[in-house]
Amino acid sequence: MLTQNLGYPRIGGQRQLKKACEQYWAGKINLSELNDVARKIKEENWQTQADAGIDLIPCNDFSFYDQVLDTSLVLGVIPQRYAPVLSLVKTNSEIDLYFAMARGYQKDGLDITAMEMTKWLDTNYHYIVPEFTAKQEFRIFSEKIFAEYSIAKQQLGAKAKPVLLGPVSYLLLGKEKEEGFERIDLVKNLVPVYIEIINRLKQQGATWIQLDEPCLALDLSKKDKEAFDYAYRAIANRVSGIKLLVATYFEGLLDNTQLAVNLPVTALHIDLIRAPEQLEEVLSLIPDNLQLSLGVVDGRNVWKNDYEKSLQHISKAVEKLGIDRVIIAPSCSLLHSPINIEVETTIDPEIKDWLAFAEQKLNEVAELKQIIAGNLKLLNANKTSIEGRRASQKVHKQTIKERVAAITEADATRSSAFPIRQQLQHKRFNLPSFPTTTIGSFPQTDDIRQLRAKFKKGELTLEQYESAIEQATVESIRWQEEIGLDVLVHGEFERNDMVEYFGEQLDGFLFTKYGWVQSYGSRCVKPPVIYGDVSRPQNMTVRWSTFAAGQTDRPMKGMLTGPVTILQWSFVRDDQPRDVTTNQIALAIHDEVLALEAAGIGMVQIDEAAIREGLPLRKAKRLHYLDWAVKAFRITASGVKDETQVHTHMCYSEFNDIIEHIAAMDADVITIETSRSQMELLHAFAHFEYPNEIGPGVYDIHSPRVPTTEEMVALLTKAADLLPARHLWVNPDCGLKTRKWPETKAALENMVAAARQARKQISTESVI
Ligand SMILES: CN1c2c(nc(N)[nH]c2=O)NC[C@@H]1CNc1ccc(C(=O)N[C@@H](CCC(=O)N[C@@H](CCC(=O)N[C@@H](CCC(=O)O)C(=O)O)C(=O)O)C(=O)O)cc1
Ligand SMILES: N[C@@H](CCS)C(=O)O
Ligand SMILES: [Zn+2]
Repeated sequence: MLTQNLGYPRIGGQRQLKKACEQYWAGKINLSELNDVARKIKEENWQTQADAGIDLIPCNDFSFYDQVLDTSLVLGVIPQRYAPVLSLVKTNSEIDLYFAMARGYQKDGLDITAMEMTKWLDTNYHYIVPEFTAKQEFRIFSEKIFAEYSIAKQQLGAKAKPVLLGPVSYLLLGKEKEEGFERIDLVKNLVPVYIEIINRLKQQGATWIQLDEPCLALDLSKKDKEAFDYAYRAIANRVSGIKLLVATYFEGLLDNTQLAVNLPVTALHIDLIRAPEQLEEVLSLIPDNLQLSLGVVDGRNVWKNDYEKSLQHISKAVEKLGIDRVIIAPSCSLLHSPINIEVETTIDPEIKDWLAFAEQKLNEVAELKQIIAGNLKLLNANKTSIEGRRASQKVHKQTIKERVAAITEADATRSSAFPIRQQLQHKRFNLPSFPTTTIGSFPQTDDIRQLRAKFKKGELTLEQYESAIEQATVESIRWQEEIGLDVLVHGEFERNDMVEYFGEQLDGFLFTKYGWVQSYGSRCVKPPVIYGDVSRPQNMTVRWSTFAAGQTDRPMKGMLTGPVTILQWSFVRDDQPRDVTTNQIALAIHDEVLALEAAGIGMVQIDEAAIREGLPLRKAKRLHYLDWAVKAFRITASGVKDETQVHTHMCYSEFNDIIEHIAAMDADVITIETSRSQMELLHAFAHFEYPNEIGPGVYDIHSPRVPTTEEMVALLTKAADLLPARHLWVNPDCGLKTRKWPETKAALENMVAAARQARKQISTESVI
């Protein structure tokens, strides 16, 4: 029996990669210094995995920005617009081209946009979307995978296993950039390059190669299935003497089982955390020669593995296949896991004993193998922890369970229908048409972050910290008034993150000091851990919202994160259904909304940025999710007066297939990301005749580029062609925390000017 790992966190225990990349981008270190940091991280990661006793250790799972972008570079899928970058940046050409594709290139007289970024399946990790043209050519461009294997081999010998995104998922996760072709048809041109890569790795000495095919666990068209079959048969015909492992994760194979088990490869990896039920069918259909890798240790969550449960799966597989055809592994790459629980010294020891981060997960894989070999002591120690968590008083709070069980439909319904509320709200706030606002956060500058770091280290008192945050808040309010925004925000300067901030204040959550996980590029998040029943011991945002509201006569939005987003961006309990945990959070946020209202706040925004991301990967499971997710939002917003205006905000919003559910949330105002799609997303709202007010983002906040007033007027005109103009708000796509002040100020000044022009040019009388 072998053990393997599919991928390891690459940011480094102290986020060295983030810091080095940002220094390289700022011109503070050179390429050789950047490469030194990268090499150290890789070598340490390999050593950790070897020390844990893992038999097949991934390499090429390291990436300076994103593994999908790495794949585009290996395959030479470089959009034409980057050609000038290559000719300009002679010295560090490949890495600078790579970063230009990820982040855009605005220097040397060039203004080249970045490639699109989107969520990696249902995770909070973002990948760079490959762009394909009808005549797309593929050729080996980057040598990274070969270089990385070569170093890994020196350190690990035969254990080094190169990892690459497989050809079919690579195509399916990309986008056609022109009309008249389907990207899946490119498979015939693409496969020869994969064959070349595999054969080169074999010549270098590789014995195993892992090809990630997460799309094999999704709903597939007939053509997609044929592409899988074609690709792997073509590869098998031209490649021999090397073992190929196809890795699936995040869902079960379901209707693709027959296809998957019959691919001509050496081994198939399946995720038994997300889809334990698939083992039965896979074992019943598996052909005689296929090895099976069992993903039994959860790569997406932080709980200690329940060995008894895992051993049931392993024993079943061993019984059918024999011990030599079974591999034990985490369910997916450990990229989504924090690195090491041992460095957390302030977590309650009872709860710490229930947790396993990446390093501990490797040990779990190795220990499962030892238990199979007869070391039953390890099993008993594990049983004690698992039992301890199951019965702990820290997890279960009867009053919270009862409150959730008593939720009725009335608890999820506003008192009056939207038209009545709208009238009362218009009277109360008396805003102009095309009211302007922002989404909540203003730049989290180094100064603000250092302030918080000093406060956390005890170098500043609470008074000193709060007084500095107050000053930043007041300055931003004065400035919002000066430029003429209609509805103000407090700026979120007091928040480290829109989820962690609430996790720190809610009971049933714990937060870590170093539990960073990559979100995109150099940006990381520190998801809190929900370990028990959730409640709100005291007000969370009232202090800052009332302070801010007291500084101005204009409406000030209260700013909360919604229950689904808090759930999605936390590590969640695996001992109860997600909807139960979400309802507990919803009740806590509901209480906060009422507290804000009682404190005189007339508008409350409840961000549900992650509601689309939470959508199950398989269509058959979506309706159930949407039902409880929408209801949870409605619980937070219900119980307030008709005159209180509830906003929600969503980014990453492909709404076409879920628009009726978005409407069912019944927020008085929704702000969404639309600018990059040139208002394309609004068609779903128009088609559905979305009844409530809406603020389609008029500028992209992911880039420092300052949009012109004219551009934004043009977008508003487009929006008014699709939706009643009297329902439209004017705002950016999302919060401005990642931006710097100069571009933020310039962009918002232009945005206010655009709204003023729209008021003159666009009639609000028309009924669409
Ligand atoms: C909207 N997005 C979010 C997602 N998930 C979340 N949980 N939160 C989100 O906002 N998913 C989708 C998107 C992803 N987008 C982003 C955008 C920006 C970031 C980001 O900026 N991350 C920061 C870390 C933010 C944070 O927690 N800051 C803390 C700690 C700051 C810190 O690093 N301190 C230093 C010391 C200070 C110093 O010297 O500068 C330290 O500890 O060493 C804070 O502000 O207190 C990042 O830097 O990556 C993430 C996702
Ligand atoms: N209120 C948050 C939403 C981000 S999705 C912000 O402005 O950053
Ligand atoms: Zn957003």
